[in-house]
Amino acid sequence: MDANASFEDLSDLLEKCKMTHDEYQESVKALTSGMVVMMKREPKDCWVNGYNPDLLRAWNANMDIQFILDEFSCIMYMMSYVAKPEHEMTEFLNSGIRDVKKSNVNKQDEMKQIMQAYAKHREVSAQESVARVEVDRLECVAQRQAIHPDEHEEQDQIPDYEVHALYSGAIDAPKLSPDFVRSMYRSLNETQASVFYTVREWCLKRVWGHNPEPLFYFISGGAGCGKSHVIKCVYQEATKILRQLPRFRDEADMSQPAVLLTAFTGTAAFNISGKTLHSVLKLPRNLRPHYQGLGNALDEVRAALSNAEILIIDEISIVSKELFAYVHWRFQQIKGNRKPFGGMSVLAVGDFYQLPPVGKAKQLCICEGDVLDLWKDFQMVNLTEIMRQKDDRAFAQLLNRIRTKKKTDPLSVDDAALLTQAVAEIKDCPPDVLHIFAMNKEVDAHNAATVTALRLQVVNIPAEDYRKDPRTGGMVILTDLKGNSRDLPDNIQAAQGAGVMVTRNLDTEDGIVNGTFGTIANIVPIAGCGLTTVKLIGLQLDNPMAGQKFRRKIAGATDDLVYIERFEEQMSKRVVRRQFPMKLAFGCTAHKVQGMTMKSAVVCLKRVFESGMAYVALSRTTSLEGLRIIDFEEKKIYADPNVTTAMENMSHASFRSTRPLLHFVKSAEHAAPTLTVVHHNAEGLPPHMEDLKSHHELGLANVLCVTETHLSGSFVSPKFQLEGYDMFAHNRHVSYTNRVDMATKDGGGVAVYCRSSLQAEARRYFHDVTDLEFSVVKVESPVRALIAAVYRPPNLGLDTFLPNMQSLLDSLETMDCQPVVVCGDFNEDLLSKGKKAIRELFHSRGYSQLVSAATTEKQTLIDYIYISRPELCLQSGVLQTYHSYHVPVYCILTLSAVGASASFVIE
Ligand SMILES: Nc1ncnc2c1ncn2[C@@H]1O[C@H](COP(=O)(O)OP(=O)(O)OP(=O)(O)O)[C@@H](O)[C@H]1O
Repeated sequence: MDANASFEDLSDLLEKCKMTHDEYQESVKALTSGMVVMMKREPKDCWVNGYNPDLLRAWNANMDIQFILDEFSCIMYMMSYVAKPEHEMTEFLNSGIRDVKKSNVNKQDEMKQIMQAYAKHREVSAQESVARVEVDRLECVAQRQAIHPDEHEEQDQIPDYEVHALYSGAIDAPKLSPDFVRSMYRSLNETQASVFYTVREWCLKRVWGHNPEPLFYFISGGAGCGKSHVIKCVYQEATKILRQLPRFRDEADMSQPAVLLTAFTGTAAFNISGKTLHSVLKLPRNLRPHYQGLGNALDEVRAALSNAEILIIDEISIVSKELFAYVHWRFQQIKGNRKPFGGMSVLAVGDFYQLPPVGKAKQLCICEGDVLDLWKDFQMVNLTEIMRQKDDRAFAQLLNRIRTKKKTDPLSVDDAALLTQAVAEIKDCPPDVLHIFAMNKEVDAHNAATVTALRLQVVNIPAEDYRKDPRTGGMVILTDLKGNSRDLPDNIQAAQGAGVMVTRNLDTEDGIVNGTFGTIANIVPIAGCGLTTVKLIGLQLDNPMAGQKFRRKIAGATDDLVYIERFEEQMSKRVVRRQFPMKLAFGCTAHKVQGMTMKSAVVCLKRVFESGMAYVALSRTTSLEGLRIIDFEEKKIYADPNVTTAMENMSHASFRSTRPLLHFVKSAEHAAPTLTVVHHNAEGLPPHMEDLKSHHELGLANVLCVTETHLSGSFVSPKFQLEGYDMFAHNRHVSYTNRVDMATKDGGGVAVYCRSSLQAEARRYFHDVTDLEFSVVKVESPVRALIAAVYRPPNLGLDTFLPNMQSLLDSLETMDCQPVVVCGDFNEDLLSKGKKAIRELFHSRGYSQLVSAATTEKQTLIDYIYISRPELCLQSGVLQTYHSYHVPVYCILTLSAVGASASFVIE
């Protein structure tokens, strides 16, 4: 074709540009390297400075240019300029547009220019293209072989790397409603709450400038013990508190995270609304023995993470030692600090009895002499209460036993009998229930068999491979390229109604990750070409919360499917593959279900080949009823004995200081009778009654004094009663006789909850005591004490308060009951300087104050316990809560004087 030919009109031009199939085959690959397409109607489908894959496919089908123009009637320009590098091409295009605008030439002229350029290109490139493409293909095949010499056949592509996500400094906290967060906090069991409060207290200390040592906790426990649940809570609360650090206030950039919530795999990261470790820390895909620094990216990552204080890593059992060391070095580099993990606190969360890292790497917990052992600084917290199977206790307990079962140990008769109830034949298992296997081969066979059995209409979708031409910067189509198991597949199968799994992390935050399950509900072919080439696959995801950003209305207004496009991935330095990141998933491997909770599953134990695998697979369903086991063999259920030894040698965290009452009750060090008195300014019972009820330590109080009840009227609704307690409430409006201004204000009020099992009575009438918010209870047994709860509002002057308080003490002291304990919120900060009139009053009458730590988030000490006989106090201090500005204060009284009093007297 003559590039300088003059064309009479467009149809003549098109006629001359028509190609035969053979002609096309020779030239199209070269053409693709430089075609620039702009479309009027669907600019998003157009790859300026690249190539348009839809158009190429149409060409592939031996369509002529006339057809393409008809099909894409929106085309304004189609230019090819193959022999030019990219920047020249851009310039060519821009100048073309400028010229067109300037000269106001009509569309036919534009098309003429385009076709002339194309004709010129064809002449130049036609002779070269065939030979070059074949050389490219062979080169790529060779490169692929060199990159992955030995693939581990049986394991899935773990780890998952979110290498495609653009790095954004903002690693925002998931936005959960306050009510939802509160309900999560309330649900925490005792050990979960101990972790929660310990981290919370640490954060407060950081905010108060106490510089506490970093925390290193390993939060362990069997499958479904709520490890992920607790870290979600920790993340929310710690983020909230640490954002009060002065540097957050000063820099006012709330998008910078104080807490990094991460996991190794995309699925685990989405499960906790976190990010993958690799994406947060920009870790390299292949960890080489020597640490590779961040290079040019250091400033960017440092800026994003400079305010991070706590790192949380979920599913730690699949983190290798090498990766853990990399994380440590990365933080040292980012923080410019030689301390472990650059001075960060680390919460490593997971269960080493579940699946280990891929390949031959040893578990992190297992000590090896020559490897950097960062693990030794960690203290273990063991969650033991199974939450996933909480409604099927027998199954939960069985799972706990098989978690640590040795290979040589037989199952107990009862356990074997229980598991046998779930044993089934594969033919009896419903095909729509997820089948879990050990090996990919089994998964593939099961998928194929199910497709056949369900008579699904399968569409084969081949991958599209391209190579970047180093000379022109353009793209060249490659054919017959065989990927290996790490690549997107050479070919995938899709069918309406087929169960599938996403195989790449497309958007971790949105839950479209490697391991997201769904069912194909729509297969969208390439628009209008009549070809079988697929443009989009619409999925109904198992998790309805996932994929919000991927939803489109392709099949009409009611369409709510998640549409997945082809994913582009680098196969080697210059070769790119485009394929749907998806595979059939009527079945999957055990690796893929770690961390998941499901109602039903079919587990095949036939080819289980490593420790923990059977346990992971068997522990997914919420009940035994939902589980079917095929090829049951009890010797396939076994734990790694090295893990057992490592666990036994690990030091355990103590929550003695954060959870003193729980510790006291559990340690049972004190055999004699005791009386536990707690005071708590609840900042209102109506909003916080549920928080009080779910608090494990408040529930240990024999006498619970609450100030600021915010109750009104004379009648107390049953919803403010606590089970097992008698309530003696004294609301604000009945407390003031001479101060109408105070009596009519909202808020205030006092209540004492007294365990019904105590021998105790309320004392209601005190003649000379007016204008004071208080309530008194006299306990006779098991430990005698007279207990008064008092609230002094901040706006009640000392001139009113002191004489009335004095009158109350006079009355209490005449009642012949020792010790007298007066607790409450007095709004006089004992940690600040200056005269303390209330303390002087109590001291003048021989009372001691037992609380030494700050009792509010602003680090003031305004909640006290005064006691007339401090030697009868065994222990005292503060407790932790999340729902009030005030922490509760407590004391444990005993019958006879404690030798060296544990009480603390603030002078
Ligand atoms: N305190 C709790 N109250 C109510 N539900 C809970 C609680 N803790 C966990 N759960 C629920 O129990 C199930 C299992 O919890 P989670 O996923 O946190 O366990 P896990 O220990 O991380 O499990 P795995 O080891 O399998 O990853 C989830 O559905 C979770 O919401």
